[in-house]
Amino acid sequence: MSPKKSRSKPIKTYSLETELVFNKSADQYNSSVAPLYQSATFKQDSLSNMGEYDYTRSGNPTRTHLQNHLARIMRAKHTFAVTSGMGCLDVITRLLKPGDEVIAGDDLYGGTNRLLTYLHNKGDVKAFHYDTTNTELIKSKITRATKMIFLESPTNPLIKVVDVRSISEHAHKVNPDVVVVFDNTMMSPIFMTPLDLGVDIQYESATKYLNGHHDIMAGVIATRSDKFAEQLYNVINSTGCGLSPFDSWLLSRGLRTLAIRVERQQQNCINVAEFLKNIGFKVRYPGLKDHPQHELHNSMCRGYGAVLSFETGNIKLSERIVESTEIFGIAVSFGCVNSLISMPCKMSHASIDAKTREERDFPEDLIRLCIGIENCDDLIDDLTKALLKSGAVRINERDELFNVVPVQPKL
Ligand SMILES: Cc1ncc(COP(=O)(O)O)c(C=O)c1O
Ligand SMILES: N[C@@H](CCSC[C@H](N)C(=O)O)C(=O)O
Repeated sequence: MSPKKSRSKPIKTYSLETELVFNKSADQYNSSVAPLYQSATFKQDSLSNMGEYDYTRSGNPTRTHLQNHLARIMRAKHTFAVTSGMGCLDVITRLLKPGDEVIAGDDLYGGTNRLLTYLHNKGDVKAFHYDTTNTELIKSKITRATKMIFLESPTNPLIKVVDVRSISEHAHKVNPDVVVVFDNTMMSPIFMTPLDLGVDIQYESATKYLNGHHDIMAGVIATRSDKFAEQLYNVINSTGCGLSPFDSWLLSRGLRTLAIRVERQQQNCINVAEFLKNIGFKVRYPGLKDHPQHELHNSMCRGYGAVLSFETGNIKLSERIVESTEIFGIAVSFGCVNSLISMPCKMSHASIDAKTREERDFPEDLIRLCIGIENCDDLIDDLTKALLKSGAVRINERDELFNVVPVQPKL
């Protein structure tokens, strides 16, 4: 007996921490962990009595089990697990018709920007990018011709916060058919429930926090709309981008520790943010009270996540810092249990050309830190050594660290 394909009546919900680990499975042997159905096909009883599953591209019990679990965690009616975060965006943009107008943030993740630019340049859609922190500007640009709006908050890596509630409400007033799409990769369901803020379709790169161990690529799409769910499922089944059984099983495993991981990552990140701020760096992190949208962020989220960025004022200096850490690995991505350091302009956001980056006030010397669950003193020690070795900070006569060139980046 496989996990049920869909639930006909609502089940009792618990707090998120409990939902993550308490997951009833309908396995015939009462296995504690839902089984892995590593099978491409499913035999039918007869031609007149077809089973729930026929072919894994169309559906698989392990994927269904994961999706049912995710729906409860994301407070969604329908969720779909696909092969990557970018796979989610590909599926969602296929709901658009030729020539449709879309509005997007000017600080969306580099890969998101790349796909929207590709569709725009091919003439499939007309994509307009604006600073989504300017709520009034965004509102003034939404018209009845706007078919989709792409938002991300806090943005990766400039940590700009978007007023999701206000933009969604206004957009639906101007055009009841507009689809507001939100990328929740940075917050995860632990810190944000975008569907409660008026968003129509939410997606996340599950490669990041949801899985948390950097051993799979995955993406999750969530919605409360039956109409969108039907369309999304049709695209996923038609294109074959549903998550494989084994990756679904691994994602289910990672998901159980989501709360405990991100809470520890966040606490470490707060400590690191304060450490960098105290030695004179201007740090971009929504948990710092001097973040210009700290209050707006608090009004939408239950936490701050574990990604911060800061500038040094000098590209070469930033390069030396990045190359001097030991515990912080030089790698793209975030949300993993181990800490990473990167320069977005050379790595995760290199697909945005230099001219566009400059137009969008994207500092070339920006360093991004993605904090893991290690001992925080070790992390701060590693950073201290890297900052000293690179010449970014010195020690004064009172034995305190100080930033040699304090910078005041534009936020
Ligand atoms: C905010 C954000 N959204 C989406 C993606 C895409 O996810 P994936 O790498 O799983 O395709 C990424 C990173 O890759 C990201 O940082
Ligand atoms: N070479 C990749 C870069 C992936 S960036 C991954 C992640 N979203 C991050 O922000 O670090 C590409 O071209 O997509």
